[in-house]
Amino acid sequence: MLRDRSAGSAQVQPTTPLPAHGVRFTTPVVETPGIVIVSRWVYRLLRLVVLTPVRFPIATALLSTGAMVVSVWGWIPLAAGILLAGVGLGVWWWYWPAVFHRLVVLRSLACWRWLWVYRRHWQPVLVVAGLAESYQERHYLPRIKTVSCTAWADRVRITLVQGTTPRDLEDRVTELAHGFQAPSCRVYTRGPRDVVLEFPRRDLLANPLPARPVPDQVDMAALEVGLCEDGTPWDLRLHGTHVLTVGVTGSGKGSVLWSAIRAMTPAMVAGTAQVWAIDPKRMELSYGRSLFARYADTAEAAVDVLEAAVSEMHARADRYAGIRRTHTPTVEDPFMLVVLDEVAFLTAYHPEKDIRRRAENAIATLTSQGRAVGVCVLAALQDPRKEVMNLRNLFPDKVALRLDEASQVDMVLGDDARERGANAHLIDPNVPGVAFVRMEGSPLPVRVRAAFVSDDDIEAMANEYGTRSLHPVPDVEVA
Ligand SMILES: Nc1ncnc2c1ncn2[C@@H]1O[C@H](COP(=O)(O)OP(=O)(O)OP(=O)(O)O)[C@@H](O)[C@H]1O
Repeated sequence: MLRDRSAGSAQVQPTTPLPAHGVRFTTPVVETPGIVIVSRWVYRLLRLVVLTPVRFPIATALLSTGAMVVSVWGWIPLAAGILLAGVGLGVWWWYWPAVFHRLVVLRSLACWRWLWVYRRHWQPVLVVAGLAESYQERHYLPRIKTVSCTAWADRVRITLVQGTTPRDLEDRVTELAHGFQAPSCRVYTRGPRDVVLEFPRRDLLANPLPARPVPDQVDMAALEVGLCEDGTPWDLRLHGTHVLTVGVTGSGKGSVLWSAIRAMTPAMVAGTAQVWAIDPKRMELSYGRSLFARYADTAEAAVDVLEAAVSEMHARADRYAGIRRTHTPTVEDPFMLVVLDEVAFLTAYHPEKDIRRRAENAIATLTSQGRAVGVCVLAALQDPRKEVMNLRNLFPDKVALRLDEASQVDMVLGDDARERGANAHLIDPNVPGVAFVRMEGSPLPVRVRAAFVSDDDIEAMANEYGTRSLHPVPDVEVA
């Protein structure tokens, strides 16, 4: 055996085929002839010369006229022409500033932003963000069609690469926003492969917003409570829905509650709306106590108020049954807003099981049946986990202020909210009142900031509109 020359070697049958190496076909490397490279450069140059006047007709006309004036008459007429044009623009700006801003300032800015920001950084940002598509060893990027500017944002209209969707961009809005140094990025779909990326140039929500003026007319489906990141008012719907406001301590939940109450004060004075307030902390709502039709600051009283709201809701449902299907606020049947600060105190933290059970039952009944009869629950909560608040899915609308953890974002705003840019866990603690919401009809979360209703504002409201004196009602009617 030891003399066997093959001892110790692998016992391989002579007929066993060797482990097969798959046959790999690779693209042969062919050296590009110099003439092809030169022709390509010449073609690009010609294309630039032909297309520049078409793409930038005004700039081309001005430059060629200037060059012609210099070559025929010299520099002095050119300087005189520039001075004259400057005076003309100044007069235009003085007399028609809005038109001048739109046609001259914003268009010039758009040209500059196209050249300096988007064209220059487009390829690196999109490649690093993972938005470059590869096919047969070539990279394909969405193509910029136009860049335009509004007073607050850049709108970059692009053509998508075939086979990609706007959703691919929506999943990368954070990377795009940081890549182009914008506070955020929103994606709008105009048509097949036709998409607009909107980058705010500055953060309109960086400074605190003073309390919104009390409106003359109240629309319960669109109460102005703050500002959206695009500069439009943030209108909060209360009639026909329920709203859950979630945020860590100090995130500004009070400003959402108070802005909503402030926006509906004329209706409260007219008697077509009532606020029933539950304030376990006795700090948030107690200041404006005289504005509320009902007020409770202890657990027992809070549960009584909630059960009274349930009774009122059932009474209305009995009266409406078979007669009408929707609620219109009237003095007889006012819109009822049940404001619940720190709802977890009643549903999770209270030591008495009976209180927790009764509170949960009442809130579940109100949120599941109250919409059609004009009852809305506006609740505030610090911790959105199921153990603390297992009723959160009964609130159709949610506001995510600053949150503790990334995982809480999807708990509040629904699956994929964080992927679509709702980084509520990254909101700066120095900007209380900033939140993410999902607006009706759009899956994209929008960044908003609630107006800050100060103690002085609340005191002034209470003095001017205190409804308890106008429409006195007993503190609590137990069901
Ligand atoms: N919309 C806002 N704009 C500017 N500052 C705000 C805004 N909202 C709140 N603040 C500031 O942040 C502080 C904390 O706000 P607030 O009490 O509303 O937070 P909260 O989320 O209700 O906290 P807690 O749960 O502890 O009551 C306020 O005293 C105020 O100074």
